[in-house]
Amino acid sequence: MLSEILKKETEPMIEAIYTDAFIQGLVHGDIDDDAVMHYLRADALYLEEFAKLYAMLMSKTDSKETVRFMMGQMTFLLDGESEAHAVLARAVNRPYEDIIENGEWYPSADHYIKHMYFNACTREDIAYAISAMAPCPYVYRRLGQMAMERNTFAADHPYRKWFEFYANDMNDTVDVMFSIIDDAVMHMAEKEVDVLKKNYVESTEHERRFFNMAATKERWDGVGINV
Ligand SMILES: Cc1ncc(CO)c(N)n1
Repeated sequence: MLSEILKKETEPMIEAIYTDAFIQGLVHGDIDDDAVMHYLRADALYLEEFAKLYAMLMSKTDSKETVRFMMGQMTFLLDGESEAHAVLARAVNRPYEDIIENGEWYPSADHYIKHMYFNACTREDIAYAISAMAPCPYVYRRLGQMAMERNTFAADHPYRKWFEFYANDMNDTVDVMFSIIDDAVMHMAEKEVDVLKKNYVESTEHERRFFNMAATKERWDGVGINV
């Protein structure tokens, strides 16, 4: 199945994300507070757009089951994955609402969000957008699993609950997204399947860039802002 190929082919990329600065900073509990806050500012906006993408896709499917899934996801997302975000806000000891005020789509987040919107806007088959959205829960579940397998976190480790959340709470989302992709492949030509694959692999790289964006506190360089 395509989903099994996607998981296998992107595992080295997720391994690279795990060893990059942001996740290693969470594992060792020594990440810069500003990097965590940069991540939260970007991620709060990212999750809002993810919810809006589901709203767009709902109108493109005849499956009541898929609509129910998307409605459930929107509720979950509009709460901003509050549990995971609350762990990070607690770790930097700042009120969450204060942290995420004045966030913006920093360059790497902007590119990721627009990659998903491009597929949602230009394709009738929801599988194109879902293939660009599926790395979101899958990459985080793998990162959570890797962290829990490879480390023994003390009960009071500031980021243990972040890893636990993603290791345990993403199964339904991952399974439904991959089933949509695998079902779509049954009626697609090879060239169309290649687009699904490319969308998925690119979004896995967008996940890596998103974490690096936070680790480097990436911003627009300001050129042309005032034209
Ligand atoms: C950028 C990004 N990808 C995936 C997740 C997991 O939902 C998240 N919160 N943010």
